[in-house]
Amino acid sequence: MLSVQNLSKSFGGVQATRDVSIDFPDGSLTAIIGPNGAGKTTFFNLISGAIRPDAGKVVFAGQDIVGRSSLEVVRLGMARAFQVAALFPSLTVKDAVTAAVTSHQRKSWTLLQRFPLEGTQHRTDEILELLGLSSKANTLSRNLSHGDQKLLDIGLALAMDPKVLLLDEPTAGMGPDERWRMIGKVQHLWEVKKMTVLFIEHDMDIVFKIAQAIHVLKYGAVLAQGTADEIRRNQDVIDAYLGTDHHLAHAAGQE
Ligand SMILES: Nc1ncnc2c1ncn2[C@@H]1O[C@H](COP(=O)(O)OP(=O)(O)OP(=O)(O)O)[C@@H](O)[C@H]1O
Repeated sequence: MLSVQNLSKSFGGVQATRDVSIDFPDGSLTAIIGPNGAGKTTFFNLISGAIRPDAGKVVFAGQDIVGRSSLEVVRLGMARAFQVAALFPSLTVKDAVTAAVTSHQRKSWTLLQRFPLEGTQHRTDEILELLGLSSKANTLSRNLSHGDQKLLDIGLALAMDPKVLLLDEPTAGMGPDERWRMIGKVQHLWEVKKMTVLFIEHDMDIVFKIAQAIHVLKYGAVLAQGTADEIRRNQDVIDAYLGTDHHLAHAAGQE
């Protein structure tokens, strides 16, 4: 279980995270939502070791990981999908994932490119299959669609063999069809890999449709937490979203 306890972080006068405590049970699929500037990305930065909290604990794999480097956190089993596929434009999808698998296994990428190990290939193929990228294995990263680049970003995180996966707005910048395709893939890999997935998402239709638990942040603090049904009827949440463009009222009428 990943457990965040009394986490706080300020940047100068801005308190981005205020005394946040949340438990993420093993194998859960959880959405972190909240208006712009609510502190969602800061929350991910804190739990993944990218920045250090002013106070509080992040208990993962039975230990408080505050103060551990991002790399150590990854080694413990928490990975985050970054927008990195674009950094390897001339690698094919398969080579990019192979490189990530290899680096996680601390083997030499250059050597393996010539003499790939069976285990590495198998793992790479499994990741591509899981994300529906097998048919694009030999496509150069730079020629992928925006959605497929984001899938490759997730693939590079999966190469770290995580128990917990953090996705910061996996559907950002996508049209409606592509969004549902992406979120279908996220749900599929969560079901197949049985890992703990935390995702930040602005699209309430998506959140209400797939998240088992939803935590709403506002001004850095937890405003509400619960199931889709509980959150869509929560007056504090409705108030927090009034006047924003997130169409909570519209999404609340769905399903
Ligand atoms: N490195 C930083 N230095 C100063 N202020 C920061 C820093 N990072 C975040 N903040 C501030 O902390 C607050 C929370 O920001 P954060 O990016 O975590 O919110 P968010 O919920 O992810 O927003 P969005 O939905 O717009 O992505 C904001 O007021 C932001 O300006």
